[in-house]
Amino acid sequence: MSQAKKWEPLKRVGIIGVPFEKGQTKYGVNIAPAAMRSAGLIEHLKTIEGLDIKDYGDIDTTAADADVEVDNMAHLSQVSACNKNLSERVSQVLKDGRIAVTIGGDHSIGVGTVDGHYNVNHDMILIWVDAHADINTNKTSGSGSVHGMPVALLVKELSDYWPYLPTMDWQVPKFSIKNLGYVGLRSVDNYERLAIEKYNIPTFAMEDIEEHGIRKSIHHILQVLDPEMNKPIHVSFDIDSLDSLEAPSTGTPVRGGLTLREAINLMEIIHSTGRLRAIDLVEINPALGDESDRKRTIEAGLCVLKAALGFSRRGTAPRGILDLPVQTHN
Ligand SMILES: NC(=[NH2+])NCCC[C@H](N)C(=O)O
Ligand SMILES: [Mn+2]
Ligand SMILES: [Mn+2]
Repeated sequence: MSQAKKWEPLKRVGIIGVPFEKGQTKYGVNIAPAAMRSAGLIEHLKTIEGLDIKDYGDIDTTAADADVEVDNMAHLSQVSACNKNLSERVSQVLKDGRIAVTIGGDHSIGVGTVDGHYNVNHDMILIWVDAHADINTNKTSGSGSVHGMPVALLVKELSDYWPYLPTMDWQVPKFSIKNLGYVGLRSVDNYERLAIEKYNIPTFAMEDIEEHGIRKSIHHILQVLDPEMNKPIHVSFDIDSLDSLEAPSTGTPVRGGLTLREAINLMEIIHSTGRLRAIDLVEINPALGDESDRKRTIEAGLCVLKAALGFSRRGTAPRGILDLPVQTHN
């Protein structure tokens, strides 16, 4: 029998906006926090019974330093400055006893959220929900965009594969790749696959989800990463994990992804563990596509967040009422 203590979902959350786009090349991902707020982010979360929401506002994403030159790595000093501020803010939210809910921005901001979470909870596990593995280094990346590199920056096992990175001294990779799992992959670069196989990262790519279903897939990852079921969970959710029909307004869309129902179910399962401590929602780009694309993508993001924070599709009626025996006629 497991000694796991019974966890109750935290009812307190802290919202952080990160209007940052320098980890990739397309305009617009920086306006997502404002777009989510004006689409009623806070009001939507307030429909979750008993949820105490505090908005910590937006991170200052402007860098003081001039950009530094690192081969095949664009805008490093801006990425670094934004993530340093973000890391501190995430730590503060967690120390305030709240779940850190970070709205990006592109996925390079995963460096700050995970760093800030790790500094408070050294035993955290990380679920990276994405079409992409985001585990390139500047030597393996085909794009030079840092949003394809955050996982490689974070994990200590890959630190030897990086050159010295000016302005990044604040971020010492301490998180172990053994505490990472992937869901939703379907666009993995050659060296990324090599890393996944070398470190045997529990990975449920789309074909694995076809085989096992989303429920068994996430349960399996949670079981492998934390058999005692005692560790704080960080979910870094890239909206492009969803099929591009569900979430078209994103910079690197890939067809054949998760349905919104699968993503909601994934989040409901993670919520039910009571151990969710941080969630990132990244790569929504309201400037891409038409009005209906934009609306659909933002709505999908809201649904995912609500599921993670305890919204029930069943409604709020006490379970007992739903369990009443069905009337029979004879
Ligand atoms: N966070 C993302 N959407 N990342 C896309 C990464 C795409 C590609 N693998 C690259 O390294 O550039
Ligand atoms: Mn992605
Ligand atoms: Mn990503």
